[in-house]
Amino acid sequence: MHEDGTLHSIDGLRRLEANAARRLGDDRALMRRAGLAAWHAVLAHWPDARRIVVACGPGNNGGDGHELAMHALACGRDVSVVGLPATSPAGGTAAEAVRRYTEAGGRSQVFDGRLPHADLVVDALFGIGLHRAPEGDAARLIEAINSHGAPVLALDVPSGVDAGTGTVPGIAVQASHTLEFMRRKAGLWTGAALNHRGTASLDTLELETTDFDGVEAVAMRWTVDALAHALPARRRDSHKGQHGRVLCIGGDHGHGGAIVMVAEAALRVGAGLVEVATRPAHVAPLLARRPEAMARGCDVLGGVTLEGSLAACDVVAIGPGLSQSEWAREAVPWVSRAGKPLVLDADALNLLAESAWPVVPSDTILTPHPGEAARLLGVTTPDIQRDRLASARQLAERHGCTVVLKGAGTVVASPGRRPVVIAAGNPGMAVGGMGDVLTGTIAALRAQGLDAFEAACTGALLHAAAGDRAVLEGGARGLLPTDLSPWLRRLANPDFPDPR
Ligand SMILES: NC(=O)C1=CN([C@@H]2O[C@H](COP(=O)(O)OP(=O)(O)OC[C@H]3O[C@@H](n4cnc5c(N)ncnc54)[C@H](OP(=O)(O)O)[C@@H]3O)[C@@H](O)[C@H]2O)[C@@H](O)CC1
Ligand SMILES: [K+]
Repeated sequence: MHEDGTLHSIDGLRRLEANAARRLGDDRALMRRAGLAAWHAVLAHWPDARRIVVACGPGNNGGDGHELAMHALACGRDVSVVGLPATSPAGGTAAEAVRRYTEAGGRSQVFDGRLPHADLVVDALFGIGLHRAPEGDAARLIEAINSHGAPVLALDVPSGVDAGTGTVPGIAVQASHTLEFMRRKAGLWTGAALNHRGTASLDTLELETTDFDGVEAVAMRWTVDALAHALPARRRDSHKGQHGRVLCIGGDHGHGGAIVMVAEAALRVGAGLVEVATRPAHVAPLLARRPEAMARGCDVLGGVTLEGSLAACDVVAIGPGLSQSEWAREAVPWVSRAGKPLVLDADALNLLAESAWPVVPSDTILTPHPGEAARLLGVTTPDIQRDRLASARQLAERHGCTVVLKGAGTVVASPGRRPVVIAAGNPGMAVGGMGDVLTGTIAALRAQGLDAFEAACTGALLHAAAGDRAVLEGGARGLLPTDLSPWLRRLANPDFPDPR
């Protein structure tokens, strides 16, 4: 079976392992495949590595390391296996791999505080079996791997990362590349794990469909390729009214730019009409920058002015630069009563957290960053980050709607839908205003007919992928949210010939 975009929990992977071992009638077969796949990864990425250090732990991840070491030895490489002191000898399947390596003439040594010189370090310390923060010798060995200077290939999981949740409870290996086995692990695609994983690839170890009996994926992983199928086609005879009308509400005194970025992104992602309700002082600068937007200056966010705009629009994007002042609060009952699909961001979420909004309809999209998510759930930001997938799911259940939990490895969750993790984006996007662009992007897709969950997933992916393209033009530092505009347009038209 080929890669299928699924992400799995540790429990699911254990079940998968057991099913496959039962079918193969041999506990050792998968580990042998893992070792061979790892050796092929070395040949693909570092074909000239002559001296290879393999740091092996006491469990089956260490078994994978010994299998790899055996192949490297057979191909004439200079191999050193380095193990942890004071751990009991490997048992079961791993013991068999240790035996094979030793019988092939392989050398092993106990870690004494230093690692031998090498062109490549392989991290086979801990995989999905990590169950506490590494301490003592394990922590020192990880430190030595990280300061070694050679590239690091992590087998299955960078040691020290919790592959189920993506948290890093202590020190963890800083991998150049991680080779995952069987199926992708949910925890390697979101949160702190992204600091440790490096690039990543998967070897499925030739699993078969029957191995998945009773195994449910916990999430789907969306990469930029998904954009080719996610965006709606346009009819040749369509007109602007068929591409949706977005009403953007926000931009209180001192925050006028936020709502401009929402409007600009909505236009660049193809909304037919974009209207902005903001403070009167912000109308002229907005129109000077973006004459395509329709801007309405409101000293009162309610009454006839807002009622007309609300009646005409297909989607309301509210929150960026909104503040929590009386001006902002005034909008809430009007917007709620209008019954339009909503995208709530920034201060609209803060108002939701303090129950200023009534219950939001199920087709609402919330786009919190971890701090806003923490306020909505009444917990701390580290609580949210400890298990981002679970936090997004919990928030979606709590409010009965779609949630886009922003941050490294954005997670989209909705009741009754399998969550999606966005495998795109970069640290250059951690800058004020980037979330406003996301709000406009999602609102435009919603206005063009995607349902709430599809608009949220596609919008988050489009936004992250645009950030990845924009960063290639000048690096992560100094990337501005408006730099995404040309790329949003470009990626929102996947059928348009790529100029590169
Ligand atoms: N089974 C199969 O068919 C296949 C398995 N595969 C491979 O096996 C991996 C899973 O193997 P696994 O279950 O043996 O767990 P693993 O990650 O080696 O770690 C457990 C060991 O580490 C120890 N330990 C844990 N935390 C620690 C800490 N903080 N500090 C210190 N020690 C710590 C723990 O010791 P304990 O504390 O329990 O005494 C135990 O000895 C998987 O990721 C993949 O690479 C593939 O080959 C495919 C086929
Ligand atoms: K590892």
